[in-house]
Amino acid sequence: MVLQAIKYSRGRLEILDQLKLPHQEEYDHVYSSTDAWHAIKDMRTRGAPAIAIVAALGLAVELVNMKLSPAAEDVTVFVLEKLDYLVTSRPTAVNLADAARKLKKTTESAAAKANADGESVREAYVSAAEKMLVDDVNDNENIGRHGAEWVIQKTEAGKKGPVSMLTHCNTGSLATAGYGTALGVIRSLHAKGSLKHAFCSETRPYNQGSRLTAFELVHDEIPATLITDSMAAALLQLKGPSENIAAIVVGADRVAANGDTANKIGTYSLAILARHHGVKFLVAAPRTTIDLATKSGSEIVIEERPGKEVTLVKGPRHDGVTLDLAVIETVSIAANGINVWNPAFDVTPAELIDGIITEVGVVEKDKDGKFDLNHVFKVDGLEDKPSKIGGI
Ligand SMILES: CSC[C@@H](O)[C@@H](O)C(=O)COP(=O)(O)O
Repeated sequence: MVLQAIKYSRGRLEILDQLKLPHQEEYDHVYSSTDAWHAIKDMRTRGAPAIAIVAALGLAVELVNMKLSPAAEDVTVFVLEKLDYLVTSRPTAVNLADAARKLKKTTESAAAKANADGESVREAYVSAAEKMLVDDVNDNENIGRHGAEWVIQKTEAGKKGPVSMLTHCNTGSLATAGYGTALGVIRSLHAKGSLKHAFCSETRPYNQGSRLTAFELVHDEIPATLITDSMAAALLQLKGPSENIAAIVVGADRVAANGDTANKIGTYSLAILARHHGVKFLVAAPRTTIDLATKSGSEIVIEERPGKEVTLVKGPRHDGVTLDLAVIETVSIAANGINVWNPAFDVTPAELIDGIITEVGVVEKDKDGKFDLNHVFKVDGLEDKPSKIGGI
């Protein structure tokens, strides 16, 4: 059975509450842009592509179910205001701002047509939002395919035989419309029979690795092992050769024009470890995550989240033997009164990244050691021959 974080049909949107995973699979209805804003802010839905899609569809559902003004201008003003509001939910992932910008353009173009009315503007918006859901799954499958081929063909481990991979945070079906980005690469390697083992890091403080990625790996019956974040160096040192670890593959919340990449806190440390141990470090992201307007990582706004996400842990009671799903407890794991710094993301310098896997190919550095990400926006229709893109 395919894991579905987002269930949508016109006028109806449900999201899997990711705060309750892995132990409870409960869907929440999203009736409006306000519901979508809260689901994103509270991280019941999370992951850069999923955030953008839930925001876009939350507003679509609201538009479909509301009493609509017959005037195109009223509907346009409403849509533009709601999109501005949705973008304020979380700042680092660019996919949300990118989706809002594209949806605004669609809405304004529909309103500018002769004979436009409220209904035609609404239809243009809703169709464009629905297309984002479909496109994301296709893009992820292509990312998986390109990434798996690159790992098999371009890494020493890949040339030897089935590879092991380490991933961080959750970039799978739960973080996207389906299949996933970095986890999609692992899925694709597994589907080809080229995956020896997947390792996933816990991803403190919110445990997207141990709760969500581990859940997806178990669900898909992919051979996998969980480590805490602090074990990554030892993993590469002690098991790198015997497990044939080819690469660390991560997702992205925003890739700047020079390739600097904002992703879940802890990503930067993994990139440093990969370089030290001669393991490739790959970023897997759709083009909607590439932000050419942001020149380098220093311009990226890093979201800071409440300290209680570090000091408190929530989950069902476990007495050491049995899990009791009826009792959800919050446990304090830090000294009362301690100050906490909780940046949700960090920025990995492009220098430490070996390849950026997109739906149109894997971007490698040119002979000057720089990524030229402009090319990925010029290859539509040339999916299988990304000539200016390194890789496959
Ligand atoms: C395909 S998801 C890519 C990124 O969004 C992911 O790696 C990540 O950092 C998610 O952070 P989160 O805070 O859980 O939204």
